[in-house]
Amino acid sequence: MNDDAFLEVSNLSVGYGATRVLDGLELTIRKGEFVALLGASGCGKTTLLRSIAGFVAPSEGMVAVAGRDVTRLPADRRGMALVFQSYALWPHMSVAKNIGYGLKLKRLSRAVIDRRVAEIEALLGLEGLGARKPAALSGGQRQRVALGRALAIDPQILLLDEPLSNLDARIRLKVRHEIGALQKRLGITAIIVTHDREEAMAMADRVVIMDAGRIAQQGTPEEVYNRPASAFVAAFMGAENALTLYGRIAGGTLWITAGPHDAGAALPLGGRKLQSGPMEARFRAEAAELVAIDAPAPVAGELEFSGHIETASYLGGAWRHSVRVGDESLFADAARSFEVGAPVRLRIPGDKLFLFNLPAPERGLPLPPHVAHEPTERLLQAT
Ligand SMILES: Nc1ncnc2c1ncn2[C@@H]1O[C@H](COP(=O)(O)OP(=O)(O)OP(=O)(O)O)[C@@H](O)[C@H]1O
Repeated sequence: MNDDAFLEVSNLSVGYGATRVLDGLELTIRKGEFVALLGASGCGKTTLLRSIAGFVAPSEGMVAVAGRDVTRLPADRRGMALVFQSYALWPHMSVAKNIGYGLKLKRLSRAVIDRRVAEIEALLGLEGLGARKPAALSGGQRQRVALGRALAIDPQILLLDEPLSNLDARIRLKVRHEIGALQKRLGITAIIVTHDREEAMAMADRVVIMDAGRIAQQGTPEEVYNRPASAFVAAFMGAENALTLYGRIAGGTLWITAGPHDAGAALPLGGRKLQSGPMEARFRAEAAELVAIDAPAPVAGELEFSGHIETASYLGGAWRHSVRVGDESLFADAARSFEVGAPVRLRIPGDKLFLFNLPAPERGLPLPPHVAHEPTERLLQAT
């Protein structure tokens, strides 16, 4: 066992019938850590959470807690509690009975249950609501009762399956903060499943980004946001603008070859691990700058494209523009709005550009439009 590991998932494979959903997955979580499983719908987040909880049996691999193999243990003997997206409260039971439900199953005495329920109600700000039925609670209160029921049994690991998705946007922000603060206060190890990037980043110490049953990248919110390891992660973390560029590496500089709508650029290579050749470039709308077509030339280290405004919409704080650059539509934010149809330049500082090598093109296959002016032989030699 890894010294730091509290929850250890090794070589975990899970399938439903012939469909393999998780494929040799490895994940280690420290005691007291809050981890978010983030990914698109269907990538296997819930399956992983339910395998850890003991509700789904893996075809291969192991789940261990504090060095003990729990893979074959039933869910109620793993020291874990799962909060469901739907809350799954008993509608006919009061708040107090719902919170005490797990304790009753453990056959604890009435006095012990009452004391623990009162503690949990105080912890979650549910005092005075103990006699109410779930139907007489707000969404946020129901969510807290579900959380209370999970915490009442004093689990070692708290598992949260999209716990905020039934709440409206404003309450969501509040409850997100409450759960984060509570997790830190209790020092409990927790895993949350979400497809909301901001939620994952705001709540978790570590974000695990999943793609088709595998971990695409994991790291602190700052790492996965600012240093995405692949074009997939960059796109998932909001760098939705994509371009194909040709770059040549020489002496610590990345020379971007001029294209039909840009003059190329010389960018510091920084820590990027790139080879000369065609690249996928990704950037966020808020990383770009829009300037009038007659604005002075960009400073060194910026890449600039010319295009025209397709649409402009106010998002609050900034205007988001769709800019037509050749065959591509790119999004860029600006403090003011540009008129639809106006010719503009779209600038991206080199350090805001995420770049990933594309496979070298096969001889004879057409190159993407932005790099079509590079002879194929040169591309092949360079890579
Ligand atoms: N009980 C099941 N039987 C068959 N296939 C299933 C079952 N549960 C999930 N799947 C399939 O397994 C894949 C992963 O599902 P899972 O619920 O783990 O994804 P997810 O990332 O949590 O998605 P979402 O964000 O939509 O909840 C999906 O293709 C889904 O259709």
